[in-house]
Amino acid sequence: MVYQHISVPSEGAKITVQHNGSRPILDVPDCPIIPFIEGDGIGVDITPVMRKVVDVAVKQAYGGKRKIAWMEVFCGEKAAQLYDGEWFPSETLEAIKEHLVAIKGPLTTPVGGGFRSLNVALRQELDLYVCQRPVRWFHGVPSPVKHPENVNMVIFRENSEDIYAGIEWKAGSEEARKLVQFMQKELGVTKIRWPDATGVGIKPVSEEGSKRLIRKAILYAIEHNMPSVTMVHKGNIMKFTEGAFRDWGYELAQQEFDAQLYEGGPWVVIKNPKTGGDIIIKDVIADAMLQQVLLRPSDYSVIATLNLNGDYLSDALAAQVGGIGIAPGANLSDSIAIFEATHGTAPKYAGQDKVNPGSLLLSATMMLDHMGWGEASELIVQGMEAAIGRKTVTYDFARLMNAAEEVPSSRFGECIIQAMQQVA
Ligand SMILES: NC(=O)C1=CN([C@@H]2O[C@H](COP(=O)(O)OP(=O)(O)OC[C@H]3O[C@@H](n4cnc5c(N)ncnc54)[C@H](OP(=O)(O)O)[C@@H]3O)[C@@H](O)[C@H]2O)C=CC1
Ligand SMILES: O=C(O)CCC(=O)C(=O)O
Ligand SMILES: [Mg+2]
Repeated sequence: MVYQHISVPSEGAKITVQHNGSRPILDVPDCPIIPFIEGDGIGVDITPVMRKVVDVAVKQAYGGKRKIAWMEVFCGEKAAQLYDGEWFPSETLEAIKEHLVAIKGPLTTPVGGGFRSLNVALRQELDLYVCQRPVRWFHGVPSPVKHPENVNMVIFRENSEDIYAGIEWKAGSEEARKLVQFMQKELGVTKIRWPDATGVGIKPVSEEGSKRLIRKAILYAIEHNMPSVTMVHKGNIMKFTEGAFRDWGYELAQQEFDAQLYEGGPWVVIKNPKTGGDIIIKDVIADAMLQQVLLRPSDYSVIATLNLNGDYLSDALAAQVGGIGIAPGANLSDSIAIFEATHGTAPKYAGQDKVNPGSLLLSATMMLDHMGWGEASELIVQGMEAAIGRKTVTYDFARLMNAAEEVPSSRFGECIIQAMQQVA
């Protein structure tokens, strides 16, 4: 494909995919083209560090036989400059579709008015229905809790539905008024307190959307030998959306994984076909879950939840293991994957070479694992743990540690590289 502003690297080749059932099997050449979006705000600080560290790790792990051919694609502020005010160029979407594996920095979304989230748009346009966010403690990382080592959870956040579908109308608009009138006249709704001045949002949650997400969570628990999958929901209040999510989850476990009632139900238990061990499928109401993860984190491993709960839970859990400076993630469909940090553009730090590149870097390790380049991924994790162990850390960790040396984002990357080179 010929692009307007994207330069395709001459030395690289495309990753391709085949499907074994619903399981994607990637064919990764030695020099894959990986599209990346630099990101707004602190994107300019963290993305170059991520690329540099990944390049060194790949070179070191494979003795120069493998190499990533980075291809910059554009979204957000940089796109608007380049494409004459277009924030979300269609060729960016096409490039990611064609190359299957990409990584991105954060993108700004205005609050209240303005355009809708580009991050959410990417997920929806490419049907990246799983937002997978692992949360675990890395040795030496400062934490506000006593036992951060007890936190080892992987959040599966539904990424395509819920109130993130963006179906909402402003208070006082013609559409909101019409919808309120329809609800009152046709559906007998009497509970809208100020009908003429109410914004209205719709929360779509489907059986198919819920089941495909919960299926992925269960398969992950099987693959990684994890003891439980917890469905987190607010189904006592939102019965036909959040409550249905839970019910469809139990139904799926029975239909597809031969689940049996656990201690009389509603929890169920399935057998892990790989190990013969039990996996408990359970549910917890979202507000209670926020205290459970603080007080009894070791009771939870895989979490399956809807979009908004997953958004809240991922930042809250990240805090327990050191903050959103070290919180990676992936957005996945059955063939395409975009890796990105949990955090946003942190505008007050933009361009200061100050913030922690750790979240994006760990997202890159998830990307390398996804590509089957686990040796390079492991090197980065080792390098990062060593840099943290030496207390050469960015401001977010330095302010929680005694006698740490606060270093800029770029220097933190160099410390990781030095540490990786000593591993060899
Ligand atoms: N996927 C995406 O691209 C996302 C985009 N966003 C967007 O980002 C913008 C800003 O959102 P905001 O609510 O401020 O949330 P942010 O996640 O951008 O920042 C909130 C705070 O988190 C800490 N933080 C964030 N990133 C890092 C890092 N790399 N290293 C260390 N600390 C970090 C900082 O804390 P402190 O002040 O304590 O130093 C920062 O002030 C919004 O437009 C939002 O929509 C938000 C989330 C995800
Ligand atoms: O799209 C945004 O601006 C925010 C998204 C977000 O907070 C997230 O995905 O965790
Ligand atoms: Mg968020």
